[in-house]
Amino acid sequence: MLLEARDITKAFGSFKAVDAASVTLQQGDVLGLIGPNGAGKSTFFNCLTGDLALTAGKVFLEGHDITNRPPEARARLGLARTFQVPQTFEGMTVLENVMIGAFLRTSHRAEAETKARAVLARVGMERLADAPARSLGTPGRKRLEIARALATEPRILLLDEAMAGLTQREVQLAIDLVRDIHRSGITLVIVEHIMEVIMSLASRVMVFHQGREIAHGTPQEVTSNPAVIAAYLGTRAAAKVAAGHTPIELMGGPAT
Ligand SMILES: Nc1ncnc2c1ncn2[C@@H]1O[C@H](COP(=O)(O)OP(=O)(O)OP(=O)(O)O)[C@@H](O)[C@H]1O
Repeated sequence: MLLEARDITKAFGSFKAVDAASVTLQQGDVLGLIGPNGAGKSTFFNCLTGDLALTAGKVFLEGHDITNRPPEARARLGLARTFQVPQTFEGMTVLENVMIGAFLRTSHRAEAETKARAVLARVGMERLADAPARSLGTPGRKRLEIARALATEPRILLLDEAMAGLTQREVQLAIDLVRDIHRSGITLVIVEHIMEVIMSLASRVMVFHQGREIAHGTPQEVTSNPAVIAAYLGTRAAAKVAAGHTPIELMGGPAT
């Protein structure tokens, strides 16, 4: 087993944003984390990356307890992440931004540059290498965020709403990129509101509601689960599903 989160609880004061959630990740998985706004997805995700300290529970990477390891140490062990709001260094070029990721594995500037250029080619941004990061729009920033994470040479990549704010066409291109990344052998965890992304990419989906896991299964299984539909849309919509509407259509995904 590559990654295991066991009984993760994260409380803010007396409020449990995540309440005893567990998940396992095998090499090659694409795990989708979904749920309505405020369900606890980002909090759970940040517990996996080490950006939040747990109230209770444990995180294991290949059987080693990493619960108390900071994000940098986890990155060195092969766990990389992107941020919902891209953490771009505005005053630097695109290439320099990606080199920051590469410097995790090397202290030599020339080697970091070579690696960063290779990653930029891989994500289709080589022509933008010398552009200032501040000149990028949303799709470019989201892609740059992925490039910087790839430059750390991860085994697991955690994507936090990497496609939010993109047009339909840009989402398609981003799905292609993520599929490529997966094919290269990287295991993925994806937090995403766009159901099309989850349906296209995830092999397994974990559904959060009010800090708890309410369903787990294939995309098809969870999106036709009445508890999931009710959590997203309320019981009235769940009744519509029962009356024959397709659940994905009701969740805002592609009409099937
Ligand atoms: N630092 C914090 N302090 C207090 N409460 C917080 C904090 N971070 C998150 N919460 C609360 O925890 C709950 C879960 O938030 P979280 O951001 O994990 O949900 P989410 O499923 O990612 O939602 P969204 O899809 O809107 O990003 C929410 O009620 C949120 O207000």
